[in-house]
Amino acid sequence: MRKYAVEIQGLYKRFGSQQVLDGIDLKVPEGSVLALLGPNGAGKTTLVNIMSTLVTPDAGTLLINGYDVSRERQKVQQSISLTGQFAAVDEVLTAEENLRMICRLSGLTGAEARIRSTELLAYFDLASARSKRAGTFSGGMKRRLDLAISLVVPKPVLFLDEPTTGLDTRSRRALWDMILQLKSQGITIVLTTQYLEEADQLADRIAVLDGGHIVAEGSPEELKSRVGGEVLELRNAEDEVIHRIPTSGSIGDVANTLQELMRQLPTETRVGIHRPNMDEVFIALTEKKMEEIV
Ligand SMILES: Nc1ncnc2c1ncn2[C@@H]1O[C@H](COP(=O)(O)OP(=O)(O)OP(=O)(O)O)[C@@H](O)[C@H]1O
Repeated sequence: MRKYAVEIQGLYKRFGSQQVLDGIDLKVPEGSVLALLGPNGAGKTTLVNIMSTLVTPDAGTLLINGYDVSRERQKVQQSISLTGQFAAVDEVLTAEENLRMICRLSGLTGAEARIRSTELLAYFDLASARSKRAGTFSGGMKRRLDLAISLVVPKPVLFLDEPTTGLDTRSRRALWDMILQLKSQGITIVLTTQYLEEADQLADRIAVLDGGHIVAEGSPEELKSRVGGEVLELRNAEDEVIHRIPTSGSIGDVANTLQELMRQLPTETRVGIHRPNMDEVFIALTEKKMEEIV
């Protein structure tokens, strides 16, 4: 059995004088979710476009589902689905017409197309809107239809470029559930996102792209522990942080630390445990890179 759905080695891409990708190495295990994070313009979309054969790299080896992107392009294309930043739905057609059209273009017969469209409309909670024109849909409905379209014929690897940008919290969470369901079916998912919480919630591994390099890669917990562990945070009555003390978080450690502090601090001092969040991880990792560059 193959271990990685995506294997990238020594990938370079330049646009004009700008070296957008400057030696990328990346592996994505089969059946996992990888989130690509990075500041605006870091090259996330370029990397997804290269993986999905839309853009040709200047150098590097890319295997998708075991196929070489430069030598087995068609095999790669048969292995992937892509949902880009801009919904690919035809707004003049209804939800069902959109799906049936893509089903037919994918080689399904009329009867198969009808069955598959009905399945996907139900799966993506669009059955009641099947006869409405996509142009009248909310952003969340359009995104769900877009995702349904990209899954007409299930493929082992799914690329999602900013799948929830512009969605409200409820629609975003609904889409997260769907992405996790696809993962549970064994689909490998590579997504880019501007939302750090999204990466934290969905991704098995996160790769942070900055200055053309992957500056960090690991599970959300690994990345958080790289920017520091848990701290006991003590605040005064004005809610200002007065102490930050590293802790293991165990009841014994917390009790010992508090016993010492209780002799010195007013009883109204408030205490909480703070864990690094993805925002802090992102800022620390991308700032470090900036410092190295300067
Ligand atoms: N076809 C192109 N021609 C010239 N420059 C390009 C092209 N595509 C991307 N770029 C440049 O490459 C850089 C990376 O762009 P890309 O869209 O990959 O970044 P991104 O990380 O996805 O950004 P964002 O978070 O803003 O979507 C940008 O500076 C962009 O202007």
